[in-house]
Amino acid sequence: MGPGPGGGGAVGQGPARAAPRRSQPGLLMRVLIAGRQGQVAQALLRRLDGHAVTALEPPELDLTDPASIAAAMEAARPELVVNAAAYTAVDRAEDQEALAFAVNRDGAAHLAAAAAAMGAPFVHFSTDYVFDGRKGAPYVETDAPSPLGVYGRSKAEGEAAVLAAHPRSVVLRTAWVCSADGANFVKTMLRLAAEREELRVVADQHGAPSFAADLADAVAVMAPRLLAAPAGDAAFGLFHLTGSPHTTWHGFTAEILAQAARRGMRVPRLAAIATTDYPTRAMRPADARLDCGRIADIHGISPADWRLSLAQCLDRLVGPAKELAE
Ligand SMILES: NC(=O)C1=CN([C@@H]2O[C@H](COP(=O)(O)OP(=O)(O)OC[C@H]3O[C@@H](n4cnc5c(N)ncnc54)[C@H](OP(=O)(O)O)[C@@H]3O)[C@@H](O)[C@H]2O)C=CC1
Ligand SMILES: Cc1cn([C@H]2C[C@H](O)[C@@H](COP(=O)(O)OP(=O)(O)O[C@H]3O[C@@H](C)C(=O)[C@@H](O)[C@H]3O)O2)c(=O)[nH]c1=O
Ligand SMILES: [Mg+2]
Repeated sequence: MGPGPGGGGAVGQGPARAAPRRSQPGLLMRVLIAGRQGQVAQALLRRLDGHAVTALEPPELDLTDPASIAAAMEAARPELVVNAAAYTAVDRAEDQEALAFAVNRDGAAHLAAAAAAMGAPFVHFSTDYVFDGRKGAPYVETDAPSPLGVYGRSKAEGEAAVLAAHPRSVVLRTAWVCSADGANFVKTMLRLAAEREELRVVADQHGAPSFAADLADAVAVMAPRLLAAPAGDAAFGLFHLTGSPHTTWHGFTAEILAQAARRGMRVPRLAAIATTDYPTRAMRPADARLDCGRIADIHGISPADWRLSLAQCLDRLVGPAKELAE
């Protein structure tokens, strides 16, 4: 776990102390979240309940509209800014390159610069899709991005732009984000499971699911230190964080179906297929497993077991498991 109230106490007279009307770390923070209905935004709203949180979406805060960013920052005067907004439609991005870059690169950079101007640390999210998946081992933060598609390229350039715009930024690179809110793979599989006799899912793309609630926990744990730490502190920079253990989309689906069945859902057969049997507009990395050692070393945050987080997600989406309910 990260340091408690007053953590990072060695900071002393660092620039963070100069910010106006700072609330006491660990007690109450003024937080501005870009994005409101998305998975991570919703999880953050839940996790930061009790703090002074403003979560905004277009038109109040549109990442493609710098004037809306300036107005939202001025109204909220946040001590911490979190960017939970993004263009996340992987296939559609291939045909909407300008919009994907306007949101994921330029919008993220504008928000980071606005946070820097206000003296507020900045948390941003990125993706395993910045990698081509050809390394053959889990990626570490020092591995160079080499995205296969427009979404991954826009996110890779967004990471770099954010870190260049604001030295007190954290970029959390995660993967396969799911939750009971918003659109995601779990919800797609539950919908298809109710409609079909058989699901066919790729078994040759490796990675790890990450539940939005676990990402929100990580932000909440890091926040007190980020508020206190000066530029150059190891608390800032690029960090990998996914769930554990590694699996494939097929393995993930098998667990979704097994847990859904335990909740009384009738589930279809599941077939393992190859990527070549499931053509998509954008290419996905075959093996974008992320090594999460750095965030454990520096922030004391370990990958959550996604199977437990999935169970909590399905409690909300399907209902309680029968063994427990009866
Ligand atoms: N989803 C995933 O599998 C993964 C996500 N990530 C990253 O995590 C972060 C959060 O993702 P997640 O919560 O899943 O994303 P969602 O797609 O659930 O939510 C993104 C939100 O951003 C909003 N948005 C889109 N364009 C703009 C804009 N111009 N200005 C303001 N808001 C906008 C969307 O609104 P609307 O729906 O109206 O467009 C939506 O509410 C993103 O940075 C994403 O790249 C990383 C790895 C995996
Ligand atoms: C629906 C479906 C998908 N698939 C495959 C397609 C793809 O290779 C894989 C994942 O499916 P999706 O297209 O839903 O997931 P995708 O949109 O690629 O998810 C990605 O979203 C972006 C935002 C990220 O940042 C990534 O980390 C990742 O989570 O599963 C099947 O094999 N069978 C199916 O029935
Ligand atoms: Mg998708």
